Amino acid sequence: MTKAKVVVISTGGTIAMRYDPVKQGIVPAVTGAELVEAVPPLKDICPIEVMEYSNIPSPHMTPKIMFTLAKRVDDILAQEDVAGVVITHGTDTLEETAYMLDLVITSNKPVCLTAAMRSSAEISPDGPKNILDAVKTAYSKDAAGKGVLIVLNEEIHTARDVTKTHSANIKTFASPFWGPIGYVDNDQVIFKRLPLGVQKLNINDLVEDVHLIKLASGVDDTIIKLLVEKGVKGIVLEGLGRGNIPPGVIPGIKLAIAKNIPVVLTTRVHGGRVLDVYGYEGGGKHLKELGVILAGEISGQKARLKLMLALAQTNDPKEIAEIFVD
Ligand SMILES: NC(=O)C[C@H](N)C(=O)O
Repeated sequence: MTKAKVVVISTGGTIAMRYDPVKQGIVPAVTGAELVEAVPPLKDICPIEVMEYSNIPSPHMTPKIMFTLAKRVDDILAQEDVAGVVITHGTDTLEETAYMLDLVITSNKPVCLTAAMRSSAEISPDGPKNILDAVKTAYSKDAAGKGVLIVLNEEIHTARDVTKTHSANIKTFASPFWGPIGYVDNDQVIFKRLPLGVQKLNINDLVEDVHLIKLASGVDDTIIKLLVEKGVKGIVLEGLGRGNIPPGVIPGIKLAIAKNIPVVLTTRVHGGRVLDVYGYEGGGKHLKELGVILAGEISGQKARLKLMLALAQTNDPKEIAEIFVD
């Protein structure tokens, strides 16, 4: 019997960039096939098929592209001879694509995202080793059913918990509070923990006009009012601590809710849930009473993607709130 293959889908990012002496900066330059060719030990793992999906820096990635990619990956995984998929991506929005894929892909087969912090022309590029580890993980039977995984710097993280924590260091991806669920050693892929409650939303579209506002001490409702005037479809607030906000934002929230624009609350803190604990003006309890939807433990950028998917299904705040229970 022929061995099942891993499909490597390249989307861009530093992993596929080189220094351009004319632009005097690092720019997209390397194809998916070149990325794989640069890692000869891949041939000892399994057959590889390369698919170049895009070659964009990840700040150019959009929710629509992520969603379309998720559907494509699901189709690929439905093929019997495919063991798993590896996606090479830029690190800047990697956690967002990973989370979108996590929510949308229905297959249980492994999907691993990987990237690099150093481009291929730098000393000690991290891309080739990361690709090797990601393919090993995607080919590992133990990786199935754990949701979308992020494989970098020999660590394996879940899409739900991972975030980029450093702008330059190769040990940039971390899952604050929870840590990695496994790692890639020389000879094997080792899982130490099981992620519970990987959420799958059976939703076939997304509503993109959803905005994220980061809050800070003393801010008012200027931005939220502008968004309401513009008629956006949803607003995510990145609040403070347990899910509290400065009181000056409240009139804007009331206005949004009065116009049936769902307002979802997250926290700028990197661990823990938002909860209706504080009863003071702008505290989580007050916000919930106003009709604000609490997003649980996910970050603002991930809640924004989830609200885009939720809005494709319903505009009812109660139903949206249920989708945010994870
Ligand atoms: N390390 C990286 O990949 C960063 C790059 N700016 C990107 O996200 O495309």
